[in-house]
Amino acid sequence: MESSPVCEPKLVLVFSGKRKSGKDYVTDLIQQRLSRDICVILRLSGPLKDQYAQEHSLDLDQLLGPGPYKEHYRKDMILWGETRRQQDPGFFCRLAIQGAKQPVWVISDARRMSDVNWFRSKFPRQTRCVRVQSSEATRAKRGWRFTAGVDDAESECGLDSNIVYDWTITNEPDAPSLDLQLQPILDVAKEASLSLISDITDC
Ligand SMILES: Nc1ncnc2c1ncn2[C@@H]1O[C@H](COP(=O)(O)OP(=O)(O)OP(=O)(O)O)[C@@H](O)[C@H]1O
Ligand SMILES: C[C@@](O)(CCOP(=O)(O)O)CC(=O)O
Repeated sequence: MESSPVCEPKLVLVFSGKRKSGKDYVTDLIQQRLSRDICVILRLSGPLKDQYAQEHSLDLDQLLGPGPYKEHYRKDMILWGETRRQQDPGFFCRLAIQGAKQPVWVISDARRMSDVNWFRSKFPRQTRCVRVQSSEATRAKRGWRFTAGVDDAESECGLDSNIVYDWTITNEPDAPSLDLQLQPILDVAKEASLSLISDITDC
């Protein structure tokens, strides 16, 4: 399958981070600061969960939410998704970007080098990588418990090393405020979304 997006983005922010590091929280904040007209959040796990829920008659809303429901199915969802990715590493990336029209794309949940490589190869000039980092103690307060087969597997560790991040956000109560840490990213996003001179295809 090879489908191209309707519009080329001006900036693609690819976020990764461990479970309960706050990827959704941080990327939601970015969207709030930029507005929904400028920034869209795209989840690679969105089409995965959608298809998995249908095949297993599960509650999609709960799989998409932050609660314990999805944790019950996580290990099996990972294996299910990996089978698809082995056949086609860009499978969920392509589905996730379908119909995205905003100039700034925030990919909230990259987990594997193949995800990063896919965006880097499709959008080499626009792609930037961002890591969200939290201590295990903070993640535990948000509901994280170590799970063998999940926290020691590629889904959680695939982007721990061998990647240079453009920005790292420390999502801890005693860290500088998220607004302060996100300012350089927001500045780049605002500049990219406003840029009139562009050598890429506009909508
Ligand atoms: N800075 C913060 N202040 C307050 N609550 C936070 C903060 N960061 C994260 N949380 C809360 O912690 C929980 C986990 O955060 P979130 O869902 O964003 O993590 P995640 O990295 O997307 O996790 P997962 O990979 O499991 O989806 C959520 O309930 C979220 O509201
Ligand atoms: C199955 C999986 O997509 C679940 C992701 O869920 P979440 O981003 O933690 O809400 C993880 C994976 O693809 O390895």
